[in-house]
Amino acid sequence: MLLELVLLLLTIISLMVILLVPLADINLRPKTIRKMSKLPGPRLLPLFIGFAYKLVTLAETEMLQYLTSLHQDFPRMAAIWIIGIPEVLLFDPDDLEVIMGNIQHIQKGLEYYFLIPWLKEGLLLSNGEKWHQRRKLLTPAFHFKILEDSMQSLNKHSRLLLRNMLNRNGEPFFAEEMIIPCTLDIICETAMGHSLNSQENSGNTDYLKAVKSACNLMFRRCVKLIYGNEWIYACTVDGRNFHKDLNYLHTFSENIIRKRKMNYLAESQYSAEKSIEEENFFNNKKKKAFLDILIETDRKTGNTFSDKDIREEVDTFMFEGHDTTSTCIQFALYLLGRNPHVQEKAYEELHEIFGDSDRAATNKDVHEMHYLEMIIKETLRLYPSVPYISRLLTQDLQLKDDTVIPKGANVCIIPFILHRDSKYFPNPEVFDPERFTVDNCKKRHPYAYIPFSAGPRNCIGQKFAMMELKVVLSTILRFAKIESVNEIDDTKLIPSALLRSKDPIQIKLISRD
Ligand code: HEM
Repeated sequence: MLLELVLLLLTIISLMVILLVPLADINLRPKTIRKMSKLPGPRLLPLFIGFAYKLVTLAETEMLQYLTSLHQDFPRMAAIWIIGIPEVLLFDPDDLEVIMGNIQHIQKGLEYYFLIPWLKEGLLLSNGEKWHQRRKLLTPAFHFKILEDSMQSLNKHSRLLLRNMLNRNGEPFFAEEMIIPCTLDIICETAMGHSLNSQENSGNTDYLKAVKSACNLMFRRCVKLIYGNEWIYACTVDGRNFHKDLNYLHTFSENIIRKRKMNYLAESQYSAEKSIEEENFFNNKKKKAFLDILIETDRKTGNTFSDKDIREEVDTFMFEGHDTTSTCIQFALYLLGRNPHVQEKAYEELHEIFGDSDRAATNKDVHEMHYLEMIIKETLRLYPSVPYISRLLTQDLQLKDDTVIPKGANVCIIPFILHRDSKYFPNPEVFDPERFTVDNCKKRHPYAYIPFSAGPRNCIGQKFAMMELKVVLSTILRFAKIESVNEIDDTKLIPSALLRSKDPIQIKLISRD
């Protein structure tokens, strides 16, 4: 009976292998197997199956606990096989420094596969020379002078969010329902120069719906192994809906790009006499969206970007730039609601900056929000919006000692686990913004805290994200008290492309008037 069960299991798993894993990703070369066998790791089913049975049998909420237990058993690294793919989980900041700090190891891992249909080869997913070129061209778009231009938009949308939250008159609400429209409005205005107005309900709610639906379908796809196969996925209701959403989203971006390009050309013709060639981005009074900067860069560099290239980048910023910040705002509000003494200290800092005035936040104010910044950093420590990062090795990785991780291995870095390592963060489960005083940060390993990743492939939008988080959170804290309604159980967190809580966060807002 037992033998039959084992055979049945093996047959099911073999079928899965055939259906799920593109042959190109399987790496069973003797050299790889030999090098992998020297690395520490759990004893799992034979290597062709390896960790796959865990992926199938564990509930999505059990994944982080299982990975945490691997870290406890193998504090430095755990080498595993997933249906023929070598995978190495790295936990030690010294090792992370070697891989993340090295420009040779920037190839994205296999987990990013599901994002390709949406983001194509935008900055997040591109590799090699294409990534180098794009990163260089896009970096000026995140210059602080350009970011300062976004303050007006950040203030406007934060105020609308506050108004909507206060309109609930102290009744509980799901934080996500209010915050996603806000962060989406912000990124749409700053990335595309287009006002969605989804917070006011007068705008394009179809776009909001399509983004939400595409994100949810993608997250579901990450945790349903069988959906990994393109053919199978295309035949499912999820696959068809995903395709429909992407069509809508791509067409939406294309239309905006076309209009912005026409406007840009018309304007540049008009100001040609004013020697536009000498015009400097930063001296120009007109506010520029990231999209305008791409169009301008394209013109100045002799058509480096096709419309398709521009769309990839705009879609990438739209995706990376709204759900990451929304996740962080939700968890920050939750933690503030549960820690009234921290909330009060943040309020006092803001009162010192603004006094009793209800004026909008300026760039200077944002720089003075030191304690709020510590709260945001501590939130991203406990609940990093991006819970794991991975790299596919295109060459052997030699660590500081003699350890070698073989070419072809998928290396997985898990900020969620790293940030809860008691060696670097004593009492890791406790929310304590003081961990992020300047002195405390100096004492810590630079790769022990990496919510925005680290090294050359870090988050290009992190300064913008911090600005946005500060403006949104300070606007709420200045005018309202936050109460958390439910308790988030850390054992119910889901590590999909972004960190999710199975039980959505519910809060209440009480006006300070
Ligand atoms: C709390 C907010 C945010 C967090 C925690 C965050 C985190 C990250 C992380 C961990 C990565 C590296 C991913 C990887 O290597 O797989 C990344 C990359 C990236 N992020 Fe962010 N991000 C945030 C906000 C933003 C915003 C607001 C934007 C755009 C406006 C943005 C744009 C990007 C882009 C384009 C990349 C790819 C960079 C590259 O590969 O060169 N992010 N982000």
